[in-house]
Formats: sequence, C-alpha cells, structure tokens
Amino acid sequence: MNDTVLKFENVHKSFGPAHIIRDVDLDVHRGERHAVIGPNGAGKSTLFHLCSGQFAPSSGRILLDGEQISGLRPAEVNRRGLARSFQITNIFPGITVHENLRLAVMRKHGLQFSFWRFAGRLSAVNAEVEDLLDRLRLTARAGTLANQLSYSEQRSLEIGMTLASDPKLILLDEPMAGMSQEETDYTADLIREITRGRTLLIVEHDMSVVFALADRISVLVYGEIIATGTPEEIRANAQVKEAYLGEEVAA
Ligand SMILES: Nc1ncnc2c1ncn2[C@@H]1O[C@H](COP(=O)(O)OP(=O)(O)OP(=O)(O)O)[C@@H](O)[C@H]1O
Repeated sequence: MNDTVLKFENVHKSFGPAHIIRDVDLDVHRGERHAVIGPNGAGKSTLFHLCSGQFAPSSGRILLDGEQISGLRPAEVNRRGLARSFQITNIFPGITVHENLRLAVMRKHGLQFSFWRFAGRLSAVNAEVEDLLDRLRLTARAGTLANQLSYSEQRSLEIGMTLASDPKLILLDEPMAGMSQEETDYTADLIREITRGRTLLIVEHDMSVVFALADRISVLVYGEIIATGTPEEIRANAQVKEAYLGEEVAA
C-alpha cells in the first residue's frame, strides 16, 4: 500500500524566463494535514495550480495515489480524487444548505442524471447529508438559502461540499482569507474536526492556524522547498528562520 497520496518528483514550472517552481520534491502522506508556507510570491498558488491541473509542469512528474496526473485537465484530476476548495465558489447561492450538500453527495454517487432509477439509494444520500450537516455545525441552518449564511458559515458549507465527494486529497486554499479573528478560530477548529483522518494540503497565511493544524509543514522560498517537517522541526530550523519566519516563529 502506497503511503504517499500526492507526490511531486523534480517538478519545475517556468513562465517564459521566470523560474517560479524549481525542482520541487514533495510527499503528502495519507491521512496527514500538510501545510505549505512561504513569503509572498514564493510560488504557493502556482504549486496549487500544478496540483489541481490548472497548470502543467514544465518538467517533472506529479502523482496522485501512484498515478501520474501532471498534464491532465482540472476536471480529470478532480475525477481521480483531488478536490480543491476555493473561497466560496463551489456553492449554489440560491438553494438551501441542505440542497447544496445533497447535490454534492448525489454527485459522488453518480445520481445526478438518473435520479429515479437510484431512488433506493436516496435514504443513504439523506443519511450522509444529515451527518455532514451535523459535522459542519449547520443542522440548524439546513433550510437556509446558502446566500443568507454568514461568511464563515459559507466557508464551512464550501469545505463540506468538498468533503462530500470523499476525495483522496483535499486542497484548501487560504481558508481563513478575509476572516476576523473570531471567524478564524471557529473555522480552524471546524477544519481540524472535519478533516480528521483525511489527507489535506493547505496554503494559509495565518501562522498560528498553520502551526496548530498541520502535522507537517513545507516551506517554499523562491520556488524551492527549503524544509519539510513537523511544526516543532520547522520552528527550530535555522534556515527557515533566516529565510522566512524569523520573529513569527520565535513568538
Ligand atoms: N501565469 C503567470 N505568468 C507569469 N508569472 C506568473 C504567473 N503566475 C504566477 N506568476 C509569478 O510567479 C510568482 C509566484 O506567484 P504565486 O502567486 O504562485 O506566489 P504565492 O506564494 O502564492 O504568493 P502570495 O503569498 O502573495 O499569494 C510571482 O512572482 C508571480 O508574479
């Protein structure tokens, strides 16, 4: 059994003369929460775009569960089990929370075009939706239109929609962006609970969230991963302190 869900092998990405990702090797282990941190412009978004198929590498290989995904289109990468959570763009705003989750769960079961033929499986779908509502702390909001939710509730729903497909790997792209401290604390706690046992790759600027949530952290500086390790190892790494974290980590 392969213990690595996502593997970068010597991945390089350039735009014309600009070398943005440089010979990156990265292993995301099954069941771990892995964070990528680095200064502005280090290449974190580019790395995520490479994972999800928005960009193809200039050279090197990317493997999902042992299968090469580099060069595949985003929809195909998604079909193979990689779900990327964007701010709140996966939500249908004009339908309820329950209906949103039901669509996401039905999509996983392949029910969208053959609803009646699979009527017998609907009770299983409903049970999954109820379970998701509970874990997302949205049971009381089940009948609310998605566009009526608070921002952090919308983010919870969005992450829930991503989880509903039961992906092999979840990419979370700055989930705390634009949140107050209170919303950040709430969402970090929720992400910790609902991603237990899942494999997660996260980019996040809030260092307190990263260090509390991640099992391992990779530090990207000028397109190169200069260190990978547990939060304690990263905190203690002299090269990381010098290149990036400095006082933030010492704090
Ligand atoms: N399509 C593109 N064409 C040319 N240059 C690009 C392209 N996309 C990104 N870049 C450049 O790649 C570098 C890394 O950008 P990227 O957005 O990946 O960094 P980041 O670490 O996510 O930054 P931030 O933390 O500010 O979001 C930047 O200098 C950016 O200008």
